[in-house]
Amino acid sequence: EDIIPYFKDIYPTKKWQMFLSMVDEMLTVLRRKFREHVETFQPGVNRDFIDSMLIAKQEAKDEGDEAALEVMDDTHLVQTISDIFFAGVDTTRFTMDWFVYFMTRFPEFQAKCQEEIDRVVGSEQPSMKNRSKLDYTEACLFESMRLSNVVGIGLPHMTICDSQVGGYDVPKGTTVIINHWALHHDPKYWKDPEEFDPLRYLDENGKMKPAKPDSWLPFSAGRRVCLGESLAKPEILLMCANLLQRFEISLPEGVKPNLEHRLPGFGVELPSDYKIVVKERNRD
Ligand code: HEM
Repeated sequence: EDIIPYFKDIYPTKKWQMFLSMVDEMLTVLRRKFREHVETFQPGVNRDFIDSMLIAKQEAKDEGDEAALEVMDDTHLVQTISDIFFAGVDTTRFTMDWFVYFMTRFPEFQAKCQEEIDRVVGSEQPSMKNRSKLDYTEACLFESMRLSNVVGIGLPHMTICDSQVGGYDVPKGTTVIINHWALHHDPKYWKDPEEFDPLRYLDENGKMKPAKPDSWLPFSAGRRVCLGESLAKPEILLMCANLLQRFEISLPEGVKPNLEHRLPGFGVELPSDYKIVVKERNRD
């Protein structure tokens, strides 16, 4: 079915059948959760994201907004939960996984983040008001995202007209995919691309440069850019700051960092399994 896609409808392979049954299993769980919310929904009480959608649907009903109601049937709403859940959860988790990996592998960068977090945040819980002053920690997060490639190969898109990219003709109807991994490791754009260097994102005063490098593209770009980018960046930064404020993370004594990565599929790259030692920091 990879080579002749319509074959999957005539002679579905075992692999394709397994994929369909996994998708079905996952949607069954989401449909059940959705039903539970509908049955226990109380107007005026917003427990979570599903309730927010039910409230929006109720508002559309009250306002007689037929166009909105048309795209808010149960199938659409369950699919929206699935989109947010699957696009937002693993990407965030994997990014944290990589950040911990790099902070463990490079204790000197971890110490600099902790010095910044202690100075900016003190003993309070890191919050959005600290964000613009956590430049070094954010630069370390950006560099983790560049080198980690949680989405190494982007989602397929189709050209809607005849186009040209880098001097190549791309006819209308062609499937195009961004190679994020290649962009993030290209020596044309990054000096010593394999080096972990947060200074790439900082100006001479240690502030985040106003524009990110064009070839830093973990969230993709254009009309189908990641919908969660503006949520994920501050959210993950605050999670990283919380973690490093409270804990020192290191490799067990005598253990060298494992430089091998795992490729579990879908273009995702993850660190190989590794053990870490987590010690509560003494912040007196
Ligand atoms: C570090 C975290 C994340 C990374 C690296 C990431 C990356 C991406 C990438 C590369 C795409 C594909 C864009 C394209 O089609 O060209 C995408 C799409 C998307 N992401 Fe994220 N994402 C992250 C977090 C999130 C979060 C937290 C949410 C939601 C709360 C989210 C929601 C979405 C949605 C809905 C799409 C599809 C957008 C569309 O097709 O119009 N993502 N993301």
